Amino acid sequence: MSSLAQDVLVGGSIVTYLRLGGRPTVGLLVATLYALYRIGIQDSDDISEERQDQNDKENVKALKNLKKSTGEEKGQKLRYIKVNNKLQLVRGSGLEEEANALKNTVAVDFTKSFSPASNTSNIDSTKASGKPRRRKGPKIIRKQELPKRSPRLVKNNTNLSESNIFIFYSSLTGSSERTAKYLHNMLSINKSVKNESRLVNIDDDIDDLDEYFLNVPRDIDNILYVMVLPSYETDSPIDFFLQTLEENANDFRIDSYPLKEKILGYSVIGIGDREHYPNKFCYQATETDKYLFKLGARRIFPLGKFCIKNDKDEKIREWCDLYVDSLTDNDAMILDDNEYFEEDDEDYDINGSNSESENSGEGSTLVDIEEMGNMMQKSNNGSETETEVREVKEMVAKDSPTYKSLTKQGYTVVGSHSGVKICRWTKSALRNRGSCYKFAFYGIRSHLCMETTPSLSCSNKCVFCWRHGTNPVGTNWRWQVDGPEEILNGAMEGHYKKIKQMRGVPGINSERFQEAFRIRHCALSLVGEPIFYPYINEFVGMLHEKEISSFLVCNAQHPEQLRNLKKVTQLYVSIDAPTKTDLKKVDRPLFKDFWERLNSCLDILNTVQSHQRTVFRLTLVKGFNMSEVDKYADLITKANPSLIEIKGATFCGSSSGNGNPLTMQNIPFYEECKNFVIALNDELAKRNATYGIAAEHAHSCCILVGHTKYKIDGKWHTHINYDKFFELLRTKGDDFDEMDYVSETPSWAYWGSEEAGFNPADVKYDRKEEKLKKKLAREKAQQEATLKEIEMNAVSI
Ligand SMILES: Cc1cc2nc3c(=O)[nH]c(=O)nc-3n(C[C@H](O)[C@H](O)[C@H](O)COP(=O)(O)O)c2cc1C
Ligand code: SF4
Repeated sequence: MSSLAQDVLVGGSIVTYLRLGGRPTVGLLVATLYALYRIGIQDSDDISEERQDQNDKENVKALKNLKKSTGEEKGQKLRYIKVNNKLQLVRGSGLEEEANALKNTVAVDFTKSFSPASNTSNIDSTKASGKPRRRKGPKIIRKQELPKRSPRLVKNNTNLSESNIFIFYSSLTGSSERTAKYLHNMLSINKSVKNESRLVNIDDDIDDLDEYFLNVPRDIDNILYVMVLPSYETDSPIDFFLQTLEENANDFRIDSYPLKEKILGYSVIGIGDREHYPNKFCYQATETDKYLFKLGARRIFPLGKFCIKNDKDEKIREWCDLYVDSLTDNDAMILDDNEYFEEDDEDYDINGSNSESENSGEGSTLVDIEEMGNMMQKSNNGSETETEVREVKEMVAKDSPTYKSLTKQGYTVVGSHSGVKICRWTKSALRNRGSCYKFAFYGIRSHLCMETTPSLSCSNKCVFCWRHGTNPVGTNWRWQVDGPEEILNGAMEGHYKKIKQMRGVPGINSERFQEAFRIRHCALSLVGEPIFYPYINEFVGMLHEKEISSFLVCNAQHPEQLRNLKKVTQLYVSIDAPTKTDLKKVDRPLFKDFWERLNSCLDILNTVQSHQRTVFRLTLVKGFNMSEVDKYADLITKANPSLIEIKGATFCGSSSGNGNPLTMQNIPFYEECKNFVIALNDELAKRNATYGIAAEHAHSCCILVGHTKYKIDGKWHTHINYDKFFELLRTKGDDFDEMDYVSETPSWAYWGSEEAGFNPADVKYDRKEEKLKKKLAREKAQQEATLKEIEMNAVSI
């Protein structure tokens, strides 16, 4: 704008303002500016370099304003670059952004938007058969919607077994084709699968990929996709396929999630070669999985990646079998949303709406009423009539608030007094993100571990208990008793159901997912007091019959039951405080003679149960039980346990409602736990008790002290040889010793090791960092969407 025009505009504005007021002035200004702008466009060919520079300055000003209005001052860089002698708004500063800007220029210019993108030139867009693919038609442009995905647990409304399955494959040397055909065959012979699946060769049978991966075949309902894809680091037809998915996923003109609700779900099988391409193993299948998710489709089964060299066909078959199996199972499942899973990892509710139908306990067998204590009075004629049986209450009745509270917290209540819940480490291990400290200390693989209890009731109300005071309490068994078989079957069913629900969660390792359907360990520790259950020995016996190891935790309040306990793989006793006064404060026991009971239990460990592999568990709570280390040492020498686990308490929230008095101030730092352990070790040494600090799992704030008999030839042997344990049970009954089934501790678990107990084979996952990354990505996406909308609006003006 010339200085004369500026003067006229300023003068005119002042006069208008004085005579007519603010609004007409603004109107005049806008109209004048617009007129000048139009003139500028018409004359643009004649604009001199000087005037162009002047325009650029104006644009830079506008850019600054835009930055402010979009709140991007501190975020990405916004700038203009020249494209065809016109300024374009771009983000970023590098060449890549510049290239993208050029692409974006095409994108907003609809007349050119259907020319092939420049970077596709090296991609072969002909089909493998040599026929050209149909060129892409105009894409449907809708108003950009910002992602509003609320993660939730969904119950399939449609029976997946009635779906229409498309098995897409691409294959150069035949292995993926064979796999696709195998799956096709498996689906055909399964009577529960109603419709014949369709085999589609992506390279030969599809003219326009958008017909399937942007739109979907019309007149076909309930579609499921299975992709069977090899990976080639060299050029291959899969490049074009991936290119299409990528473009569709990133093309802002396309509806945000074009496949959402158009198909029921998808799954991907990758075939590759891990040996020769370790860093690119099945990378194209992984990309496909990612893009289908970005396109809004729901992953209904974990990505399977199979090595053509090392994985036997058996693994592929297992995947296919489980897949087919999952089609006939309509359990609620978790929608694949990372945010949800990671934020609420600790205590999210995977039980959700279907908990009502789970483990209804119908058909519960009342196996014995003798154990039910004084509540059960036999009738005069000595027979057990139905009326009497009904008089005995259920510990957790289905219509009780306790039941609702427990199921809401993610427990499956089994029968009337047992529970199962998938622990966060099991979920973590299924995603390759590390196992719990028991993997480092004893070799328990978390994805093979079931956490359960046959008694939800407990005789303590410990301050650090994460059940939030929701479970029943009592000093004697006064409820109905469910049979051990029923409990075990119910618990396993509940556990597997929850594993299945994980199938849509991103990052699930398919191999581990498959393995998880064979429980190998049982942690009897969930809530309540397992040893309280009258048939605990029978229950443990059944676990062992199935070659499931048993880790039983008890609270040292039931000496009789402890005395009568038969062989378990590892027997824990929780020692929550070293003195009577502190124990009362920490455990809030119901028994009046709680201290005597604890001491009896210690004696039993050192006598009757000395053949067991015994563990003291200390949970450290600052301000409650971290002083008087010497007193702990006294208790340890009394019981002579094999191992001592010392763990910092975890904060599980406090609320006045549940009477939990802990705050974050009570949670010790790892350094404080370490100092405690060093002091304890010194105290033990003073008493000539032969212990040493064996292992640590810094991530869980947990340290293991071991009896030096576990240090064989200078090496710790705190791991368990599980096969040997079961073999001994078979051959010797209960007649063997704790040292008969030890195994060497890996060096990465050693106290003071660099890995500090983190298995190097797992992927370290920094939840906070990941969350931050995701937040930034989300903000970036939102900013981009806003900017695109601004740009589009500007073009349409
Ligand atoms: C040239 C070439 C490149 C390959 N690149 C990869 C690769 O990057 N990642 C991978 O996991 N496998 C790679 N493979 C292995 C193939 O994916 C594997 O052989 C697969 O079974 C081929 O599937 P198909 O028989 O269905 O074509 C490559 C194989 C060849 C011959
Ligand atoms: S041992 Fe406990 S924490 Fe570890 S996986 Fe099993 S249930 Fe989870």
